Amino acid sequence: MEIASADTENKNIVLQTEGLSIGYRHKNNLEVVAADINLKLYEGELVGLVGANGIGKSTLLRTLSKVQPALRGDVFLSDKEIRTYKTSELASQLSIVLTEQIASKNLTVQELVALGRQPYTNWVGKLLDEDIEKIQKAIEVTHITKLVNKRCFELSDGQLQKVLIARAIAQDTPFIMLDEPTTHLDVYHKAYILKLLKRLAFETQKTILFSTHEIDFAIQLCDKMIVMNTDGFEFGRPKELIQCRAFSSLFPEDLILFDPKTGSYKVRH
Ligand SMILES: Nc1ncnc2c1ncn2[C@@H]1O[C@H](COP(=O)(O)OP(=O)(O)OP(=O)(O)O)[C@@H](O)[C@H]1O
Repeated sequence: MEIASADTENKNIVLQTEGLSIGYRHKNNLEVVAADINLKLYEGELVGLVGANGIGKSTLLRTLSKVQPALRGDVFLSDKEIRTYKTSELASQLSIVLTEQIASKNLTVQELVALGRQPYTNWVGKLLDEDIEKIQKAIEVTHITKLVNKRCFELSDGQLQKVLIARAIAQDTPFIMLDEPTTHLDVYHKAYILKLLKRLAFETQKTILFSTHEIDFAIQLCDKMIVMNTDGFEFGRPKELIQCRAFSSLFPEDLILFDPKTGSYKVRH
């Protein structure tokens, strides 16, 4: 269900899904993880994707980024159906941040961020002035200037997360997607990364979609949220989602209860 929001006039839609079903094809049957997903994400929005373990967050992100095919329905990225994108063209529209998969931790921070320009460089991979400028800008906005000469294996999880976000910014796509960008971080750095994403969405007008288990932080910082649960999904502003009790039905209430006043979960005593 999508909850209508008023202040998206004059904004372009960056990602849209229509009647999307996601899941897996086995030999003779389909395993539908979620169906009837209808989303419209606008430029400049920070959107959090939440739901219990195994509900389908990664499956949704993989489908939206063409890593796996949809079972039904369409995904439009900048008005074009995602199936029709060539890989190189897709890389100029969409960047993906996955913490667990880093090709080489031997690269320096500077080199890793520069990889974000790969979709635009010529066949010898030569960086032009524009590329160097974008790399520099990405390093500055993520506050990693002091780290540029370090090798990635020397970084803490929080530092590495910032570097991966910098690479995505250097890629300079209208849409950035991150799968659990705050895993392994302490509470301060979780808030830091999410505030960074919020600032980037606002300052660069990029659309940023991320999955997270930090529901209370996401409620505080996101423009919109997608809440996946066993009955389907809800999509809207955090306040609207609290009002329609979307977070209350996310987990069985025998152990934890959602407190709509504080926007957080409390353990039942
Ligand atoms: N490669 C796969 N083949 C078949 N089923 C899969 C595959 N990957 C995931 N699934 C199933 O799809 C469902 C959704 O998994 P998914 O990883 O998308 O959940 P998630 O919300 O990201 O979970 P978590 O919060 O634990 O990371 C689960 O039932 C999972 O077992």
